[in-house]
Amino acid sequence: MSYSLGPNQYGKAEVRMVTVTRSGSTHSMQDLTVSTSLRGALEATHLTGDNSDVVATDTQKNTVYAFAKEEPVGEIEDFALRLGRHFVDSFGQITGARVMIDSHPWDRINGHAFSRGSSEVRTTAVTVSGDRHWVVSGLRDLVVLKTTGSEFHGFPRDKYTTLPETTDRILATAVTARWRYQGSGVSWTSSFTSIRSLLVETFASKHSLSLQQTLHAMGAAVVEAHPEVAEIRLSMPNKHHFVVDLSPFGLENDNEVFYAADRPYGLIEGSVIRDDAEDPGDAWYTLPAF
Ligand SMILES: O=c1[nH]c(=O)c2[nH]c(=O)[nH]c2[nH]1
Repeated sequence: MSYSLGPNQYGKAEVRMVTVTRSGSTHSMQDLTVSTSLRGALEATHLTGDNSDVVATDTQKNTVYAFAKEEPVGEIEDFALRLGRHFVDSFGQITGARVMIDSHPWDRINGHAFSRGSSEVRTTAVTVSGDRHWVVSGLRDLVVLKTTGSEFHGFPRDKYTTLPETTDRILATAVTARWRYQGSGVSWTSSFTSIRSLLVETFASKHSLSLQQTLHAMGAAVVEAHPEVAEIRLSMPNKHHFVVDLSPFGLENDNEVFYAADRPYGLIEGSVIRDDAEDPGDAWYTLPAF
Protein backbone atom coordinates (compact mmCIF):
# COMPACT_ATOMS: atom_id res chain seq x y z
CA MET A 1 0.00 0.00 0.00
CA SER A 2 1.43 3.39 -0.92
CA TYR A 3 0.33 6.92 -0.32
CA SER A 4 1.65 10.43 -0.44
CA LEU A 5 1.14 13.75 1.25
CA GLY A 6 -1.82 15.57 -0.33
CA PRO A 7 -2.68 19.26 -0.41
CA ASN A 8 -2.26 20.92 2.95
CA GLN A 9 -2.31 24.31 4.56
CA TYR A 10 -2.00 25.62 8.09
CA GLY A 11 -2.45 28.85 9.96
CA LYS A 12 -4.09 30.64 12.87
CA ALA A 13 -7.86 30.63 12.73
CA GLU A 14 -10.03 33.40 14.11
CA VAL A 15 -7.60 35.85 15.65
CA ARG A 16 -9.88 38.25 17.47
CA MET A 17 -8.63 41.84 17.24
CA VAL A 18 -10.17 45.18 18.12
CA THR A 19 -8.32 48.33 17.12
CA VAL A 20 -8.95 51.88 18.33
CA THR A 21 -7.82 54.98 16.48
CA ARG A 22 -8.13 58.36 18.14
CA SER A 23 -8.76 61.70 16.54
CA GLY A 24 -8.93 64.00 19.53
CA SER A 25 -11.88 62.93 21.61
CA THR A 26 -13.49 61.09 18.70
CA HIS A 27 -12.46 57.47 18.66
CA SER A 28 -12.99 54.90 15.92
CA MET A 29 -12.85 51.17 16.29
CA GLN A 30 -12.65 48.09 14.15
CA ASP A 31 -13.70 44.66 15.40
CA LEU A 32 -12.11 41.96 13.25
CA THR A 33 -11.69 38.22 13.17
CA VAL A 34 -8.61 37.35 11.13
CA SER A 35 -7.59 33.91 9.89
CA THR A 36 -4.31 33.16 8.14
CA SER A 37 -3.42 30.08 6.17
CA LEU A 38 -0.09 29.24 4.57
CA ARG A 39 0.97 26.78 1.88
CA GLY A 40 4.36 25.82 0.52
CA ALA A 41 7.22 23.38 0.87
CA LEU A 42 6.01 21.88 4.12
CA GLU A 43 6.65 18.20 3.49
CA ALA A 44 9.30 17.96 6.20
CA THR A 45 7.09 18.74 9.17
CA HIS A 46 4.40 16.35 7.93
CA LEU A 47 6.74 13.49 7.08
CA THR A 48 9.49 13.76 9.71
CA GLY A 49 8.44 16.43 12.20
CA ASP A 50 11.28 18.71 11.08
CA ASN A 51 9.84 22.17 11.78
CA SER A 52 12.61 24.25 10.28
CA ASP A 53 10.26 25.60 7.58
CA VAL A 54 7.19 26.05 9.77
CA VAL A 55 6.24 29.68 10.40
CA ALA A 56 4.49 29.00 13.71
CA THR A 57 0.81 29.77 13.83
CA ASP A 58 1.64 31.75 16.96
CA THR A 59 3.97 33.92 14.86
CA GLN A 60 1.20 34.37 12.30
CA LYS A 61 -1.11 35.61 15.06
CA ASN A 62 1.52 38.00 16.41
CA THR A 63 2.09 39.35 12.90
CA VAL A 64 -1.59 40.25 12.65
CA TYR A 65 -1.42 42.29 15.85
CA ALA A 66 1.94 43.89 15.03
CA PHE A 67 0.82 44.90 11.53
CA ALA A 68 -2.25 46.59 13.04
CA LYS A 69 0.07 48.74 15.16
CA GLU A 70 2.70 49.47 12.52
CA GLU A 71 0.22 50.91 10.01
CA PRO A 72 -3.49 51.75 10.33
CA VAL A 73 -5.54 48.68 9.42
CA GLY A 74 -7.62 50.62 6.89
CA GLU A 75 -9.86 48.59 4.61
CA ILE A 76 -9.95 44.89 5.41
CA GLU A 77 -8.97 43.95 1.85
CA ASP A 78 -5.82 46.10 2.04
CA PHE A 79 -4.90 44.75 5.47
CA ALA A 80 -5.33 41.17 4.23
CA LEU A 81 -3.24 41.92 1.14
CA ARG A 82 -0.41 43.36 3.29
CA LEU A 83 -0.40 40.32 5.54
CA GLY A 84 -0.57 37.79 2.72
CA ARG A 85 2.18 39.55 0.77
CA HIS A 86 4.37 39.63 3.91
CA PHE A 87 4.16 35.86 4.48
CA VAL A 88 4.87 35.01 0.84
CA ASP A 89 7.70 37.54 0.41
CA SER A 90 9.40 36.94 3.77
CA PHE A 91 9.66 33.14 3.73
CA GLY A 92 11.02 31.35 0.67
CA GLN A 93 9.28 28.08 1.53
CA ILE A 94 5.87 29.78 1.75
CA THR A 95 4.41 29.98 -1.76
CA GLY A 96 0.83 30.85 -0.93
CA ALA A 97 -1.07 32.69 1.80
CA ARG A 98 -4.74 33.14 2.34
CA VAL A 99 -5.96 35.78 4.80
CA MET A 100 -9.63 35.86 5.67
CA ILE A 101 -11.14 38.71 7.65
CA ASP A 102 -14.61 39.17 9.11
CA SER A 103 -15.53 42.69 10.16
CA HIS A 104 -18.16 42.95 12.89
CA PRO A 105 -20.23 46.14 12.95
CA TRP A 106 -20.50 48.57 15.87
CA ASP A 107 -22.73 51.63 15.87
CA ARG A 108 -21.49 54.86 17.36
CA ILE A 109 -23.25 56.13 20.51
CA ASN A 110 -21.00 59.13 21.05
CA GLY A 111 -17.33 60.05 20.54
CA HIS A 112 -16.02 57.04 22.43
CA ALA A 113 -18.96 54.67 23.04
CA PHE A 114 -20.50 52.12 20.71
CA SER A 115 -23.31 49.59 20.59
CA ARG A 116 -22.91 46.26 18.87
CA GLY A 117 -24.49 46.40 15.42
CA SER A 118 -26.49 43.71 13.67
CA SER A 119 -25.19 40.17 13.26
CA GLU A 120 -24.34 40.97 9.65
CA VAL A 121 -20.65 40.54 8.89
CA ARG A 122 -18.55 42.02 6.08
CA THR A 123 -15.98 39.51 4.81
CA THR A 124 -12.91 39.22 2.68
CA ALA A 125 -10.68 36.34 1.65
CA VAL A 126 -7.41 37.35 0.03
CA THR A 127 -5.14 34.78 -1.55
CA VAL A 128 -1.55 35.66 -2.44
CA SER A 129 0.47 33.30 -4.61
CA GLY A 130 3.81 34.20 -6.11
CA ASP A 131 3.31 37.71 -7.43
CA ARG A 132 -0.43 37.32 -8.01
CA HIS A 133 -3.36 37.82 -5.70
CA TRP A 134 -7.11 37.27 -5.65
CA VAL A 135 -9.63 39.22 -3.59
CA VAL A 136 -12.99 37.69 -2.74
CA SER A 137 -15.16 39.94 -0.60
CA GLY A 138 -18.66 39.55 0.65
CA LEU A 139 -21.08 39.53 3.52
CA ARG A 140 -22.75 37.01 5.76
CA ASP A 141 -26.03 37.01 7.67
CA LEU A 142 -27.72 39.84 5.84
CA VAL A 143 -31.24 38.98 7.04
CA VAL A 144 -34.08 40.23 4.84
CA LEU A 145 -37.81 39.55 4.71
CA LYS A 146 -40.72 40.71 2.59
CA THR A 147 -44.37 40.24 3.46
CA THR A 148 -45.63 40.03 -0.13
CA GLY A 149 -44.35 39.94 -3.69
CA SER A 150 -43.43 36.26 -3.45
CA GLU A 151 -45.17 33.25 -4.98
CA PHE A 152 -44.29 29.58 -5.25
CA HIS A 153 -46.33 27.28 -7.47
CA GLY A 154 -46.11 25.09 -10.54
CA PHE A 155 -43.77 22.57 -8.90
CA PRO A 156 -44.32 18.84 -9.56
CA ARG A 157 -46.65 16.96 -7.23
CA ASP A 158 -46.15 13.32 -6.36
CA LYS A 159 -47.51 11.15 -3.55
CA TYR A 160 -45.10 12.84 -1.08
CA THR A 161 -46.07 16.41 -1.95
CA THR A 162 -48.12 18.24 0.64
CA LEU A 163 -46.92 21.85 0.16
CA PRO A 164 -49.81 24.05 -0.98
CA GLU A 165 -49.23 26.30 -3.95
CA THR A 166 -49.18 29.95 -3.02
CA THR A 167 -49.42 33.25 -4.85
CA ASP A 168 -48.65 35.30 -1.76
CA ARG A 169 -46.19 34.29 0.93
CA ILE A 170 -43.54 35.73 3.20
CA LEU A 171 -40.07 35.46 1.70
CA ALA A 172 -37.17 35.63 4.16
CA THR A 173 -33.52 34.70 4.01
CA ALA A 174 -30.09 35.33 5.51
CA VAL A 175 -27.85 36.17 2.57
CA THR A 176 -24.28 34.97 2.33
CA ALA A 177 -22.65 36.56 -0.70
CA ARG A 178 -19.09 36.36 -1.95
CA TRP A 179 -17.81 38.08 -5.04
CA ARG A 180 -14.47 37.74 -6.76
CA TYR A 181 -12.85 40.95 -7.87
CA GLN A 182 -10.92 41.35 -11.09
CA GLY A 183 -8.76 44.16 -12.39
CA SER A 184 -7.04 46.68 -10.18
CA GLY A 185 -7.69 49.97 -8.47
CA VAL A 186 -10.91 48.82 -6.79
CA SER A 187 -12.26 51.11 -4.10
CA TRP A 188 -13.19 48.34 -1.67
CA THR A 189 -15.64 50.10 0.61
CA SER A 190 -17.58 51.99 -2.04
CA SER A 191 -17.82 48.80 -4.10
CA PHE A 192 -19.02 46.90 -1.02
CA THR A 193 -21.60 49.52 -0.11
CA SER A 194 -23.03 49.66 -3.60
CA ILE A 195 -23.14 45.86 -3.97
CA ARG A 196 -24.87 45.49 -0.61
CA SER A 197 -27.57 47.99 -1.56
CA LEU A 198 -28.10 46.30 -4.93
CA LEU A 199 -28.61 42.97 -3.15
CA VAL A 200 -31.09 44.46 -0.70
CA GLU A 201 -32.97 46.53 -3.28
CA THR A 202 -33.26 43.67 -5.74
CA PHE A 203 -34.54 41.35 -3.02
CA ALA A 204 -37.18 43.93 -2.13
CA SER A 205 -38.28 45.00 -5.59
CA LYS A 206 -38.04 41.86 -7.74
CA HIS A 207 -41.36 40.03 -7.74
CA SER A 208 -40.42 36.48 -6.81
CA LEU A 209 -41.69 33.23 -8.32
CA SER A 210 -39.01 31.27 -6.45
CA LEU A 211 -36.10 32.04 -4.17
CA GLN A 212 -33.91 30.68 -6.97
CA GLN A 213 -35.20 33.41 -9.29
CA THR A 214 -34.63 36.04 -6.63
CA LEU A 215 -31.08 34.80 -6.00
CA HIS A 216 -30.26 34.96 -9.69
CA ALA A 217 -31.70 38.46 -10.04
CA MET A 218 -29.64 39.65 -7.08
CA GLY A 219 -26.43 38.22 -8.52
CA ALA A 220 -27.17 39.52 -12.01
CA ALA A 221 -27.82 43.03 -10.70
CA VAL A 222 -24.38 43.04 -9.10
CA VAL A 223 -22.51 41.69 -12.12
CA GLU A 224 -24.33 44.10 -14.44
CA ALA A 225 -23.50 47.17 -12.39
CA HIS A 226 -20.00 46.22 -11.26
CA PRO A 227 -17.42 45.44 -13.95
CA GLU A 228 -14.88 44.87 -11.18
CA VAL A 229 -16.85 41.78 -10.11
CA ALA A 230 -15.95 38.66 -12.14
CA GLU A 231 -18.29 36.33 -10.33
CA ILE A 232 -20.67 36.31 -7.37
CA ARG A 233 -21.81 33.34 -5.32
CA LEU A 234 -24.89 33.45 -3.14
CA SER A 235 -26.10 31.08 -0.46
CA MET A 236 -29.63 31.79 0.76
CA PRO A 237 -31.56 29.69 3.26
CA ASN A 238 -35.31 29.85 2.75
CA LYS A 239 -36.47 30.94 6.21
CA HIS A 240 -39.92 29.46 6.02
CA HIS A 241 -42.92 31.28 7.46
CA PHE A 242 -45.88 28.91 7.51
CA VAL A 243 -49.45 30.18 7.72
CA VAL A 244 -50.84 28.86 11.02
CA ASP A 245 -54.04 26.81 10.69
CA LEU A 246 -56.51 28.68 12.89
CA SER A 247 -59.57 26.79 11.67
CA PRO A 248 -59.75 24.65 14.88
CA PHE A 249 -60.59 27.93 16.63
CA GLY A 250 -63.15 28.94 14.03
CA LEU A 251 -60.78 31.65 12.79
CA GLU A 252 -59.71 32.45 9.26
CA ASN A 253 -56.03 33.20 8.73
CA ASP A 254 -55.73 35.59 5.83
CA ASN A 255 -51.90 35.57 5.68
CA GLU A 256 -51.67 37.36 9.01
CA VAL A 257 -50.34 34.86 11.55
CA PHE A 258 -47.26 32.76 10.72
CA TYR A 259 -45.11 30.15 12.36
CA ALA A 260 -41.47 31.15 11.78
CA ALA A 261 -39.73 27.79 11.47
CA ASP A 262 -35.98 27.74 12.11
CA ARG A 263 -35.37 24.24 10.68
CA PRO A 264 -35.35 22.48 8.41
CA TYR A 265 -34.89 25.16 5.81
CA GLY A 266 -34.55 25.11 2.06
CA LEU A 267 -31.02 26.04 1.06
CA ILE A 268 -30.78 27.79 -2.28
CA GLU A 269 -27.28 28.39 -3.67
CA GLY A 270 -26.11 29.71 -6.97
CA SER A 271 -23.69 31.94 -8.80
CA VAL A 272 -23.60 34.45 -11.61
CA ILE A 273 -20.46 34.56 -13.69
CA ARG A 274 -19.52 37.30 -16.14
CA ASP A 275 -18.97 35.77 -19.59
CA ASP A 276 -15.62 37.53 -19.99
CA ALA A 277 -14.53 37.02 -16.37
CA GLU A 278 -10.80 36.95 -15.69
CA ASP A 279 -9.65 33.39 -15.25
CA PRO A 280 -8.90 32.81 -11.56
CA GLY A 281 -6.11 30.39 -12.48
CA ASP A 282 -5.16 27.47 -10.30
CA ALA A 283 -8.28 25.80 -8.92
CA TRP A 284 -6.92 26.15 -5.40
CA TYR A 285 -7.35 29.89 -5.70
CA THR A 286 -10.94 29.85 -6.80
CA LEU A 287 -13.72 30.30 -4.30
CA PRO A 288 -14.74 27.27 -2.33
CA ALA A 289 -18.18 26.27 -3.59
CA PHE A 290 -20.55 28.58 -1.74
O1 LIG B 1 -38.61 29.47 -3.47
C1 LIG B 1 -38.70 28.26 -3.22
N1 LIG B 1 -37.90 27.38 -3.88
C2 LIG B 1 -37.96 26.03 -3.66
O2 LIG B 1 -37.20 25.25 -4.28
C3 LIG B 1 -38.85 25.58 -2.68
N2 LIG B 1 -39.17 24.36 -2.19
C4 LIG B 1 -40.11 24.53 -1.24
O3 LIG B 1 -40.62 23.58 -0.56
N3 LIG B 1 -40.44 25.85 -1.11
C5 LIG B 1 -39.67 26.53 -2.00
N4 LIG B 1 -39.57 27.85 -2.27
